Amino acid sequence: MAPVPLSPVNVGHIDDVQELRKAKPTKIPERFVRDETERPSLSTTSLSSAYETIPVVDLSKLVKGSQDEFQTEISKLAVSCEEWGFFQVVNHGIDLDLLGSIEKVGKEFFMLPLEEKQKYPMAPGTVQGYGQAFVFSEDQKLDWCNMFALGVEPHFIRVPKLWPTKPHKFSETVEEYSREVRRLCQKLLGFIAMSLGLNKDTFEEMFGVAVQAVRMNYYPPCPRPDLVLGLSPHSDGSALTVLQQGKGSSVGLQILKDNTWVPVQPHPNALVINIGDTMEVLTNGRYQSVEHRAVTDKEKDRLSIVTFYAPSYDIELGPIPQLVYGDLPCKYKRYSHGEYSKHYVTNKLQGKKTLEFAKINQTQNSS
Ligand SMILES: O=C(O)CCC(=O)C(=O)O
Ligand SMILES: [Fe+2]
Repeated sequence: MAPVPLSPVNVGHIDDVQELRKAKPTKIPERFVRDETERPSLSTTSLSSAYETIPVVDLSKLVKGSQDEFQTEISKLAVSCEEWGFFQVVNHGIDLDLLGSIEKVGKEFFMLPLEEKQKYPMAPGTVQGYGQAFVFSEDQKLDWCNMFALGVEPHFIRVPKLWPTKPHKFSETVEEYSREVRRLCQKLLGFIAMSLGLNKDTFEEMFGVAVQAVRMNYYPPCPRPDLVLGLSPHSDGSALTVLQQGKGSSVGLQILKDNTWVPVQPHPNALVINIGDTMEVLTNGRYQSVEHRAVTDKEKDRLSIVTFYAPSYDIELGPIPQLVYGDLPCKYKRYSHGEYSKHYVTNKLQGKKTLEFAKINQTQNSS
C-alpha cells in the first residue's frame, strides 16, 4: 500500500453494494454484470470437494513437534507452497477470541450507516479507506464488494484520519490483531525459508521493517451470483497474505488450480495463507503466487479480513542467489517493493498480469 499520488482518475459513479442491495433492484446494474467468459460458471468450478481441498498445516508441529512431526509438517509446507501456493494453518497461536473480536468489529463497521463509513473515503486511485479499490476507468466492471483498508506498519504508511472512531474498539482491535498476525507471518517466513533449505532468518533479514496492511472485504448477498464476481481474479502483491474468513459465512474464495476454480472450504479456526508475487520473485519462481477470486452467494453475506505482509518499501530485492542455480536462469529482476507496490495499486486486478513488471525476458536473458 504505497502512498500513491492523487491523480485525476475518472471512475464514474460507483454504487455502494450494500446500499444497492437494500434498494432491491430487479436487475443487476450493468457495471456489475461480467462478460460471459468471466462469470463464475459451474463448468470451470470444481465441485469435487473430496480431493480438491487445499492442504492444512499444523504450526504447532513446526514450533514444538517431535523431530518426526517437524519433518512431516515441513514437507507438507513445501508441497503446499510449491503445488498450491495456498494452505490453511491451524494451531497458529493466535487467540481464537481475538479472531472473534476482529470479525465482530469488522462486521459492525460494515453495518454502520453509509454516512458514517463515508467519513473514511477511499479516494479514487488510492487503496486506503472505505470504498472500492483498483477502479481506474468509467467502463471498468465493478466487484460485488465493499472494502475497508488501512496501512498498519511501518507507522508512516498510516493515514490517521482513516482510522475509525466507530465502532468502539475497532482501531484498538485492528492494532492488537495486526501485532499477532505480524508475529505469525514472521514465524511462517522462518519455516518457509527452512522448507527451501535456507537459513531460518533469510526473509526477516532481507525485509527490513516489513510493510503490513489490512483489508476487510464485505460481500453482501447477491440476487444473481451467477452474473457477478465478489472480487476480480488476481494474485497478491505481498510476500505472504493471511486471510481470515468470517465464521458461518458462505464459501467465497476460489483459487485457480490446473485451470479449474477450486473453492476453499473454510476450516474451523484456521487462517488461510497464500504466497504473494514478492515470494515468487524471491524464490525465483519456485513458490509461485496463485490467481484467486471471490464469488458471492444468493442468501448469505461474507466478510474476509486480509493481511498483506511485504518487505520494506526501500530495500532493493531480487531472486535469492541460492535459488538461481544450474541451468535455471534468473527469471525476475531486482527492484524495491515500493516500486512494485506503486505499480500494483495503480493497475486494475487482472489475474497475474501485474507480475509481468518483474519478469526478465528469457530470450534476452540467455543471449
Ligand atoms: O475474500 C476473499 O476470500 C479474497 C480476498 C482477497 O483475495 C484479497 O483481499 O486479496
Ligand atoms: Fe487476494
